[in-house]
Amino acid sequence: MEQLHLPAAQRAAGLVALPGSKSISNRVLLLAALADGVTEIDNLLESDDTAVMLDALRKLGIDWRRDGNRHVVTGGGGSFATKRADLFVGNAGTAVRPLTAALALADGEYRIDGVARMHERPIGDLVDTLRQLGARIDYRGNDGYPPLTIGARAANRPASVSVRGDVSSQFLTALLLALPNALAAAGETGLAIVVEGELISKPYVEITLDLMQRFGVAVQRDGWQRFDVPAVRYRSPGRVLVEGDASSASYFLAAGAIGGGPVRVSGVGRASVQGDVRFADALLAMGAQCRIDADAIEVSAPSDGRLRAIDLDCNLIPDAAMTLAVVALFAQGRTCLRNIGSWRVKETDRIAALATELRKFGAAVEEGEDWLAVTPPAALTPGVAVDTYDDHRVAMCFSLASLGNVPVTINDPRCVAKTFPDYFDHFAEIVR
Ligand SMILES: O=C(O)C1=C[C@@H](OP(=O)(O)O)[C@@H](O)[C@H](O)C1
Ligand SMILES: C=C(OP(=O)(O)O)C(=O)O
Repeated sequence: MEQLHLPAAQRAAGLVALPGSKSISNRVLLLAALADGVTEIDNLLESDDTAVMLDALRKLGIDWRRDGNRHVVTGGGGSFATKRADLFVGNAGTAVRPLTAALALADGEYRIDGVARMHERPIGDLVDTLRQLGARIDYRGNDGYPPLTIGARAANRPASVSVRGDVSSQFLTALLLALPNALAAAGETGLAIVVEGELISKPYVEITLDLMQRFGVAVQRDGWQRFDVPAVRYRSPGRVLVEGDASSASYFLAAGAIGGGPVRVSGVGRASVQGDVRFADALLAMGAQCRIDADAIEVSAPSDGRLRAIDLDCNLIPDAAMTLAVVALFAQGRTCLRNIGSWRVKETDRIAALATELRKFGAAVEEGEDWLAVTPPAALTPGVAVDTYDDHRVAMCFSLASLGNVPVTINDPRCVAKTFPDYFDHFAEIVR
């Protein structure tokens, strides 16, 4: 097993230019593939999750090429040239769910699979909705989970469909992304999507709607309950600049709050479409000093040097909230992160993983079905080897523990390649 030994550190300060947002990158790639016209994409994230999307699109007959730092995608004009393909999407939720919807509403024969953990990440609610639309989808392993076989869609024209929103927002996102073109291609009229249950991770649906709009499709909606999707073909906006990744920003901003700062990240700011920029509000509530500029965020430690524990509903920031669990090691009192049930079905069971690893540092940890509470020890245990469960965020957030002036070992550090392959290089540049 590969290990990365992080030296004990006490200070963090510096500037980090963020890589592109994963959520925006994979949405823009699919939209560009579905659209009429050529899309030039700047600052696309280069990581495992985007590599599997690019690879899938190429297998589906979409022409794309790199031109320096730019990716140029020639849209398929609403259909995929390749009618039979076997796709492998690693552990990328932003690839498996939207691609399943797009392919299930197309007219070919496809197979889609991923890594072993993907076989435990739910997709049944999305498949149920696609079946309401006439999709032919079979489970090749366990019901409700990838791998899937997808056949050509049978004619079926309901005026509305329902989808569950309380397991993953990616099911709604997948339908929203795939439907406009599919409805237009089949000569159908618009369709209403009704959300059943309380929609989680809402800001990610905002990202979806914002990007659809940029590709010429406006969805009317009634709160978070009903979305009216028109039958319209996507049009390329020509050029798209991908914002920096707000979830990736969280590790550096937290380092600024723990290690003095200032730490400044560039590429996201006030105008960001990503919900995870609200991570800065959580640090503010813990006493940190934050400045949000148009295209950058800067964080320093509290003026008295003491971070305070918080009790926070984290449903709107599910990814960045993991970082708070490690910041809690440096805050006075008991930090409670609530409404995070979706953590259990992500890259790993993140509530269980964080509880286990935080305890190695001496923290008192309580966990419930959808919450986690952390009370720090008087002093962090030195020399902990953190297991990472093939979860990029577990690896990244525990790097922060080294700022407690303790050496930390990260087991299997390369799992960060899912969204941030050179994360540890950037981290080393800002800590000392
Ligand atoms: O749509 C997206 O880009 C994402 C939605 C969220 O998932 P859930 O909706 O499953 O919480 C988030 O955790 C994931 O990293 C990216
Ligand atoms: C949950 C995550 O990823 P995915 O897009 O695979 O759901 C994540 O990046 O934290």
